[in-house]
Amino acid sequence: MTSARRIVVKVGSSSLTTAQGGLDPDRVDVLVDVIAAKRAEGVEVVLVSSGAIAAGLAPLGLARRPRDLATQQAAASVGQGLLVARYTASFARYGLRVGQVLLTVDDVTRRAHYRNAYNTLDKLLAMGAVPVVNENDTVATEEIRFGDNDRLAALVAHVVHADLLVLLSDVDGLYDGDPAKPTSSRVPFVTGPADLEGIEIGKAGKSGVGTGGMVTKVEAAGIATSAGIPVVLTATRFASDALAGKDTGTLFHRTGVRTADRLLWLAHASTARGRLALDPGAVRAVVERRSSLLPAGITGVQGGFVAGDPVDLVDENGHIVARGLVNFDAKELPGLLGRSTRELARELGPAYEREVVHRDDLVLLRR
Ligand SMILES: Nc1ncnc2c1ncn2[C@@H]1O[C@H](COP(=O)(O)OP(=O)(O)O)[C@@H](O)[C@H]1O
Ligand SMILES: N[C@@H](CCC(=O)OP(=O)(O)O)C(=O)O
Repeated sequence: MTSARRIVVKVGSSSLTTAQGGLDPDRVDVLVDVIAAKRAEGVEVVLVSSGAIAAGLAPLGLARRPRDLATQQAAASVGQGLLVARYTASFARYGLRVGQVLLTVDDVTRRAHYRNAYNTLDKLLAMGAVPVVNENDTVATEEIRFGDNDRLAALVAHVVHADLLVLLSDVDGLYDGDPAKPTSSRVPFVTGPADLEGIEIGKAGKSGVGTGGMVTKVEAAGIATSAGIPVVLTATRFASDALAGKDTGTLFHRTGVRTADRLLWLAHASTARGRLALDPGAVRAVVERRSSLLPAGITGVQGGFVAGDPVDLVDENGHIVARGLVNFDAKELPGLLGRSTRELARELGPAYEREVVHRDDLVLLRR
């Protein structure tokens, strides 16, 4: 914890707002104090901050978080400006600049965007600024939203090669039951999925401004730790103690090593735009031999995807075995199925010799 040189800190809406709703400038300042102290030690910090929707409620005369997407987006649009203005003023107390970075799912699912996000964040850090990341709520539609910043933060931690992810919330860690009950106690560390067995992982609490609750935090911890990044989950008021290595919150130990950049997002962040049904030979080729998927082994196509989109590969029972980036539009594929690439190249031209999904663009899914 104390040796981390580049960290991603994610803060939830519930830690930034007042009981009446609306941004709480004092709570923002307390968080900024902690981050500025880290920066003074030479640690690079990327802040993933929720709170745009919550911050936009009161200015738009809304009493509570709206259910429909358009009103949420309107609130986020008003609130994001206020949120970043608040961070800008607060970091300025320490002479630090803030850089707003709004990301959509595509920014960590498309290869060129992923690199672009890395370059921007890395440059901001190199120039001494504090990147403040949020989901680009105003342009994201239902099907291309992350919806929760916990998973976004885990992916950002991977994008920037962070060596620690800190998830700050209104609760001081993962509890083995409802944290509001006196019988529940804090889980100090999680070394792997087995430690989560029997734990009641619930939705967001009564504050009403958070979204994912503990479910998305544990998911985010799974994404980061499987990619070699340890995670601390604690209350915002204990952020300073946690970063000083004190026993507060829940520490999720790393369970894996860093994977190839592009594959992590493919497994965790992408929404499949369609399905390709594979015959048993193609399943074996893809799963056991890690081969590319060729038209000959595909028996069916579903969805309206275009070349470059993520698609699920399913076996003859409809179970998803892998996810990959497809090289053809959905409407091109039916005419190619079951045929060899050589035959297709002879008949239709060399462009049709390509794999339907290249092995480098495939990730196996265990479900
Ligand atoms: N097992 C659990 N341990 C801790 N908190 C839990 C658990 N199950 C559900 N929760 C709830 O999750 C809430 C945190 O999620 P959320 O409100 O989405 O936070 P944030 O806005 O900080 O992202 C806690 O306030 C708590 O009520
Ligand atoms: N992007 C949304 C936040 C979504 C979200 O994950 O919220 P939270 O559960 O409070 O971290 C916003 O800024 O309001």
